Amino acid sequence: MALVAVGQLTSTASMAHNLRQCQVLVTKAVRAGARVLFLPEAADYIAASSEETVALVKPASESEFVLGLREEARRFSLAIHVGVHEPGLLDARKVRNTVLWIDESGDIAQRYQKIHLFDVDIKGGPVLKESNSVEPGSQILPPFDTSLGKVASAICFDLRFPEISIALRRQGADIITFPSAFTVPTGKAHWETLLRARAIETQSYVIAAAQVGKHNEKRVSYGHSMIVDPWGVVLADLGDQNTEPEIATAEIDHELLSRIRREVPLARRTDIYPEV
Ligand SMILES: O=C(O)CNC(=O)[C@H](CS)NC(=O)CCC(=O)C(=O)O
Repeated sequence: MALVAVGQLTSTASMAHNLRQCQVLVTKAVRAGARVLFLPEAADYIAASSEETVALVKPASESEFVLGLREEARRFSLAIHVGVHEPGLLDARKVRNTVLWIDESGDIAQRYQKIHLFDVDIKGGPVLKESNSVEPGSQILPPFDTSLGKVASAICFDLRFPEISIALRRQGADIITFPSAFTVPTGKAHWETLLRARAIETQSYVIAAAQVGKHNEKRVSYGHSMIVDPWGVVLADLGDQNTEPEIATAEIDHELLSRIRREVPLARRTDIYPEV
């Protein structure tokens, strides 16, 4: 068994402020005895416009936010999974929406770049065009070995595309993570259902750290950071509290993973539909 923590915060456009909030989450995770801390999408900053998103970006090697978290990871031998922005690779006027696995030595060991971008225009709800400022990723990151087992990363809106989760499971994932910043209306309608569906259909743990509360005059996030077990049981839910950065923890149980996969084998009929 291994204890993991999800951390919930309200990132603003100030990287220094957001780093301090994440340092509080690190302290709480270490006190709780967690082996890994999962932080939300865009933990480094949430800006009020596409222009500001692009203006604030720094390479990980120069980002006070990333360097600060790497230092925390090393100091406490705590692995940290965190969503950040990085400069575009193909288009310098855009950023990448990435998640980093910072290992117990403080090194960036894995990186995934969000492949599905959130371009929506919901009547009476949010209008967001992520592709204005973000360059989409073009590959799935194969699940990687950690002290928790095989971890797989996807980001926020990727949650709505079951193919990526099914592919990650086929590639060996035990835990699928969705660092997120869900909007309030879509969160209310879909968040828990989607997370539980991904956990049930992949028979894997789903860990989803989420942004919460008001980031600026235009953006509010739903919160409800969750840990779901491979049977679909919600082990932790941080709700919409945002008075201070908060964590929730749960145990990763490999016996439960093997038992569920053994008891209910999901043998796919790839002779009838394509394998993903
Ligand atoms: O803007 C940033 O800097 C960080 N990125 C985000 O917050 C992204 C793009 S706007 N949010 C989502 O994908 C929400 C998805 C969602 O709410 C849903 O699928 O319903």
